[in-house]
Amino acid sequence: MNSFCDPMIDLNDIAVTYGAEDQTKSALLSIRLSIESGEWIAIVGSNGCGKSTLAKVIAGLIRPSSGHMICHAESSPAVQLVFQNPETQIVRETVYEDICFGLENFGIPQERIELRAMDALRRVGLDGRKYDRTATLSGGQKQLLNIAGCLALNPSVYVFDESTSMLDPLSRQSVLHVVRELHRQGRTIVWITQLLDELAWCDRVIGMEEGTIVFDGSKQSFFYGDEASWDRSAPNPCDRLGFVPPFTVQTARVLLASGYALRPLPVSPDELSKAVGAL
Ligand SMILES: Nc1ncnc2c1ncn2[C@@H]1O[C@H](COP(=O)(O)OP(=O)(O)OP(=O)(O)O)[C@@H](O)[C@H]1O
Repeated sequence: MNSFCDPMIDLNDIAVTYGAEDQTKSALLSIRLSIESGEWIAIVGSNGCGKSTLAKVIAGLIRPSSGHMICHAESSPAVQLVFQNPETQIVRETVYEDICFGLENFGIPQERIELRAMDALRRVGLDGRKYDRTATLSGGQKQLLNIAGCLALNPSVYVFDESTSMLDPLSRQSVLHVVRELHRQGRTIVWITQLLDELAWCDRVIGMEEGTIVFDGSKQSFFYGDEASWDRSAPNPCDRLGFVPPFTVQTARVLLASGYALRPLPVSPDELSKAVGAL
């Protein structure tokens, strides 16, 4: 795991309860989590375990029922959220109007809007579509436009709530490429996903179950369990949470069980190839 040392977000005993009186539903129970500046954390867990609620708390869209969050970001806005459905955040007729919407809402002076809008569109590869109607964009392009809308506001923290789950593989790659670039530039990334091959790029995995954090550690310990006591029969957090690991991890587990001492424990195909090459 990379080491980070500047706190960006601290969640202290966060609980969220939906509804009122006898119709309540606890979505988060006493969540404690520190996210460091520049860190890419991935949040995984089955449907209904509270991931989206946590994303909305971090983005300031939901007030916790109890507990508090401290955000150390100096930027304003501090956090921007990209939703699962690319349609959700598109509000205007054309690409350029849509990206200007957020900038206008945040009171960016008119003379700076065009520069920031075009810079953001260029960074996601949509500058050539400036005058196009948003309805003519593909799902992947719409999600890139949503990300551009966030980029234009230059937040310190980006929260992606299953933002690639409705996209085809190529569009997913385009979005991931932009997010990896943001991470390289030092932005903090909170990446919610059910697609475990996307964990290859994160620094740390948070596993959730029934409104609580049940795992907080490296992707290697998420997939393989405690490295010191690697044992195929021992349950690992990935299997315990009911996920099927990516094919790369499945292959590596078979090799490890057959006595091949792959190190470091691979998560991506690249890492598997290097670990096999080093045997
Ligand atoms: N607005 C709401 N009113 C009442 N209950 C809600 C509301 N939003 C979410 N819930 C409930 O809170 C729990 C957590 O939901 P949440 O959407 O945060 O989970 P999730 O892990 O993101 O699920 P998914 O993977 O299906 O998106 C679920 O039981 C859900 O039904």
